[in-house]
Amino acid sequence: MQFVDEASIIVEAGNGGNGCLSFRREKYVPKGGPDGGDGGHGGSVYLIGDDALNTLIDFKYQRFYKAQNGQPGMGRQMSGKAGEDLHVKVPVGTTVIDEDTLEVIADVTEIGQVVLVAQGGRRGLGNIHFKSSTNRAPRRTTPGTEGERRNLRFEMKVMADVGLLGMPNAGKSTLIRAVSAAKPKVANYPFTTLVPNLGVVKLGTHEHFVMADVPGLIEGASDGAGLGLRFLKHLTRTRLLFHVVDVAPFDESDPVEAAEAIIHELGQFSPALAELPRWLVINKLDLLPEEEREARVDEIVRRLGWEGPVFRISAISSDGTEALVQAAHRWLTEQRRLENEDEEAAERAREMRARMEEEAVARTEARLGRKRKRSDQDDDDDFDDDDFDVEVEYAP
Ligand SMILES: Nc1nc2c(ncn2[C@@H]2O[C@H](COP(=O)(O)OP(=O)(O)OP(=O)(O)O)[C@@H](O)[C@H]2O)c(=O)[nH]1
Ligand SMILES: [Mg+2]
Repeated sequence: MQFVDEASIIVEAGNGGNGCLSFRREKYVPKGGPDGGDGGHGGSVYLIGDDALNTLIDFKYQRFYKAQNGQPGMGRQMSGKAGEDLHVKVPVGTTVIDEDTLEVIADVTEIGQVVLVAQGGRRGLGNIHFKSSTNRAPRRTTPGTEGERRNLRFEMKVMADVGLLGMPNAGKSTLIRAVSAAKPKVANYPFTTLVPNLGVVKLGTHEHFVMADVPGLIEGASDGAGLGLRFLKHLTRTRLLFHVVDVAPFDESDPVEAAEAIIHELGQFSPALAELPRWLVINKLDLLPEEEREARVDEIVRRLGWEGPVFRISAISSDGTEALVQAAHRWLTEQRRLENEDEEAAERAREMRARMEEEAVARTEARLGRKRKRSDQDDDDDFDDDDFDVEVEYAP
């Protein structure tokens, strides 16, 4: 399936219908008064949050959305029909940005949430309105006004609960494959994952959480156009990070140095993310002889000065992965319960999300600014990094 998380569209509201210039003409009433009716209001364009959508792909195919014009007024005091409003469905988790001012118009976070994005034009008045004691045959009418037209940019977040960090080749995609229906590409070379990997981890029939890969989060990536940058927005609801460490990298690099580089990078990339609870997930234990495993894990934990939870897994054989996702699910459930019961905890969580949101928006704006500069020089530079083919099943 194609996963598209950015799109640009044009919305145009309907014009108001013009007022009508007309006089009554009837048998035996040779000079009837004015009877030109009003136009109808133009239809407006609204967005509406829909949880059945989880990609912006539709907006790649249809980019122009117009609500109906109001009809003009008519004689015999008849008003024109109002134009119908247009409701455009967008995924819950869509941020709506005015592409010209870069102002964030709205965050669609609720199912059924309605956002006005283009106001319909006002109706014009018919000459019936302009009759007065001094002018009994007014020829004056007003035209309908134009409907609002706007260039919009959508940015969608899938809102993962758990984020995966780790060096390229650490086994993040393999882990997602092991615990969800998502089947991202796995290969024995770094940077296999160039697009967001999302997996819905199911526990029982109703319970699930969303796990997301953060591609390209490596040393130095945060100050360049790292791949992870454009993915940051999917992590604003993340409450927990798994730091996946390859216990025996094939290039014989030091797992501890690699882990430290990731931790450093995380702080550069997003200070708010860096403050999230993090679990150490030591992967590829199957590569070590059984009797060496404990000592190697202990050494990594000690040298890192790691005090948080540690999990030992082999993503490829799913050893330990069930215990890991069960623990994460229990932890997430507990966090939500705490936030429901404890106002202070809820406040802290809100603050954290707001900070992540701010960072994501700031990065987005910086990136849009860069893009704008580029496209000033080169006009058809419209479709650069917006399209992704992702082998991800995202269907809870
Ligand atoms: N032996 C062993 N190999 C594993 C394990 N997990 C992953 N691998 C292998 O490690 C390589 C990299 O795995 P990926 O899941 O693609 O790693 P990644 O972290 O997603 O890598 P990038 O997408 O490149 O950042 C593949 O060859 C996997 O088969 C494991 O538990 N044991
Ligand atoms: Mg990968």
